[in-house]
Amino acid sequence: MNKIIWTKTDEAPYLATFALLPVVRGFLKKGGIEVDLKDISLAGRILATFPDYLEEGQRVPDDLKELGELVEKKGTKIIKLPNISASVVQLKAAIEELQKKGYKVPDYPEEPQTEEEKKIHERYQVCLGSAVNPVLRQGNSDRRAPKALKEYVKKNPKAAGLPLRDWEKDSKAHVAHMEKGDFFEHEQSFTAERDMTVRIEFVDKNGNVKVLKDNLKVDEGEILSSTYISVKELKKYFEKEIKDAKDKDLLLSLHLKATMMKVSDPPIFGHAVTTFFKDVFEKYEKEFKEIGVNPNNGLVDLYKKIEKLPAEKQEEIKKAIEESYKNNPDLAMVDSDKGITNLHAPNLVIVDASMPVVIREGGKMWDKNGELKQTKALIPDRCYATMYKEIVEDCKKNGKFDRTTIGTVQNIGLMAKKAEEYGSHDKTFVLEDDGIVRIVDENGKVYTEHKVEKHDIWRAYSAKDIAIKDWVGLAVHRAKVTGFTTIFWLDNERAHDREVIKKVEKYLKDYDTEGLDIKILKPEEAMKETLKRFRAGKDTISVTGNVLRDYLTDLFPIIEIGTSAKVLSIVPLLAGGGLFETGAGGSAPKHIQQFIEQGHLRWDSTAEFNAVGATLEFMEQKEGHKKAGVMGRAVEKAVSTLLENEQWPGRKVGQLDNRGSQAYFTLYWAEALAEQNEDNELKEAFKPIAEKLRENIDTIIKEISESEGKPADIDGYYFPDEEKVTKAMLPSKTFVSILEEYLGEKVFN
Ligand SMILES: NC(=O)C1=CN([C@@H]2O[C@H](COP(=O)(O)OP(=O)(O)OC[C@H]3O[C@@H](n4cnc5c(N)ncnc54)[C@H](OP(=O)(O)O)[C@@H]3O)[C@@H](O)[C@H]2O)C=CC1
Ligand SMILES: O=C(O)CCC(=O)C(=O)O
Ligand SMILES: [Mg+2]
Repeated sequence: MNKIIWTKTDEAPYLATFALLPVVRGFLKKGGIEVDLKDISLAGRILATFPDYLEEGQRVPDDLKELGELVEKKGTKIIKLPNISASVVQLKAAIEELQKKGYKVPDYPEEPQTEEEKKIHERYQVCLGSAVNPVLRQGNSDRRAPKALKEYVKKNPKAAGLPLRDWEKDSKAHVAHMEKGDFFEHEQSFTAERDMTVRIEFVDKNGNVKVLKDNLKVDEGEILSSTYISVKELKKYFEKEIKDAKDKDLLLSLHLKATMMKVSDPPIFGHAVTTFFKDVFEKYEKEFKEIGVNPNNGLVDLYKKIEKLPAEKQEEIKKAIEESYKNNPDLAMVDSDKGITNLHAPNLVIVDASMPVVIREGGKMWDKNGELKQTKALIPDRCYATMYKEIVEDCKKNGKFDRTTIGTVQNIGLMAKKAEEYGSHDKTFVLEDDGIVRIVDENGKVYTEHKVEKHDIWRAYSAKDIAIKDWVGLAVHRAKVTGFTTIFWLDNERAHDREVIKKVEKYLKDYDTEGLDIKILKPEEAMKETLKRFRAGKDTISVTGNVLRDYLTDLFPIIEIGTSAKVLSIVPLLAGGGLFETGAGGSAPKHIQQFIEQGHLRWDSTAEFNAVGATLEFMEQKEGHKKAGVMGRAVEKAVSTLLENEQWPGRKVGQLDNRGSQAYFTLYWAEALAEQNEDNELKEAFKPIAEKLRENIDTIIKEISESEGKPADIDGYYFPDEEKVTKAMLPSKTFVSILEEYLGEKVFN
């Protein structure tokens, strides 16, 4: 019970852990709480998946599997830092790094031919895309900007970092979605009337039946839905919009979620690549086939693969690509200095994080010259594009948001039991031929049926009754606690949502909702209503499905407080435990790159601090752990002090970085514990620590800043040398000696 699990992840939050974990461990030990570390990093996942390829000393336990079992148990508390949801490109890079370091894990066979390759391919699926979150997220989600921070930013909008830019008069920026043939149009849905087992079948033109998925268990009351996107229509849409962007001189951008939607979105991305570079792909069809160019992996992969061709041919293809750029609209850039475009890799532009930036920048993205330019944002599917369209149109009409007056938008998201599209990977198929896809039960009864064409992308997804019931309860709870207007974003034009609405209406009756303002609106209407309130300084709770949870919890925090990294992200697990996610953002790859080059880590760990606070509060409330409560309140106080003193990390060398900010946090946490009067034992224990830290804080900060401005040697990216990371993240000898002496943490062996 008195144990918290901390997760080892990737990139910037992984680095930050090396400075923070010894502090958290050392502090909590004094309150009788243990902290255990579990590895869910991409490299760790790969090693755990292939023990048979490794030498004995290289093998690691499958921590994710263990965590997957623990989340089903009552007392489990996990602090989950963001981890990489790997694209194929990232997976291959991680494999290569491990191999170079002597770990003989197999290559990833992109197009497996032999039986052995097929097996390896299959095994690697647990490392690809969003492989961790769906396992751990066995509860619904409660995400919001912390109150103290929101209040602070209202008074000091500079604290939000990058400002919101003005929208030009008559801005042509807009969201373009498909008008037909998308997932939205084809959705079918039903609620199971009994526990049953269904299968997904494909019937070809000659009536031959192939089972795509067998033995799919469906619970009574579960909503099962299916749909497909017509690739013919998708390509027509890309063609039309690419031309329109060229005609209107708009910057073309594509916003997908190829990481989380690892089966459906890479091919959608691939179709954008082949449509944009149509001439190139048509002209070199034969060569590309031979060398295995896969457009789903973007231009990076294309450039790499053509290295197999003779130099002359390579040049010819590169020229053809250049020619294609000229004939097409400008592409949104990810890094204009390095010439990396939106179409270089499928994981570079991720819709939840990229669209808020479009809003922040006044409807613009960066072009090849590093200038901001109005963009046509392509978001193909209408299930989720329309609400972005609404906010863009609202900004064009009413101008940018004012951080000093806007309200807050919190979110309660349906996430438990792999809810909705985010749980669809194992039920998503790219069709190999024309035919019919249908869901059939044990008795041959057909529940959904779609006529599809070759290459169309079909998927099924579900929402369990128990998850929806819990989600409605959580929404009502938050509505009561806050008194905010609470809006369920559900679309009565979607078959799936119509089934969800029935349940919401049913379960709302279980509660006394007298005096609460709860309504159900479809996404664009919900956005309209929310924005009206938002601009008027009123607060709102958005209650959404899993995808909108993801999108809105980046969107509103980025507008309100400048980042989703500081969001409080709590997942009360259905089994009674708690998963405390740190922020709603990702793992900031740019930050680790800057750290390696300049020794400055601009990652802000406030979300990690807040997650520690929330976990301790949970332990007090749910488990009666008094000391945890005291320590949690001290965390809250420390975070407020950090904020008041503006001691968050700056972007550049010479400014305070993650390590400095963490050192201040440690000091304030110790001081808050030394000053409180709820628990004398803790007070006495922390007095000398607080004094020692206070005495030495200037030296500590100085020692940290002296380590900056030069490359940090951590020997790796996905699988760095941990001794080196420890040294790099704890460069202050003074700080380390306090950790060792006063907190009993052995930092270096
Ligand atoms: N829960 C999870 O595990 C999640 C994981 N991911 C994964 O993260 C990776 C990167 O995703 P991406 O979409 O680029 O999003 P990120 O959130 O990692 O980065 C977007 C930008 O937000 C800013 N930012 C994010 N977090 C912080 C922080 N703590 N402190 C300061 N600034 C911050 C940075 O801006 P700047 O560079 O301007 O400083 C950063 O470049 C992907 O591999 C993705 O799969 C993504 C979302 C959630
Ligand atoms: O799991 C992922 O790939 C990303 C999750 C995410 O973006 C979120 O939960 O906000
Ligand atoms: Mg997200």
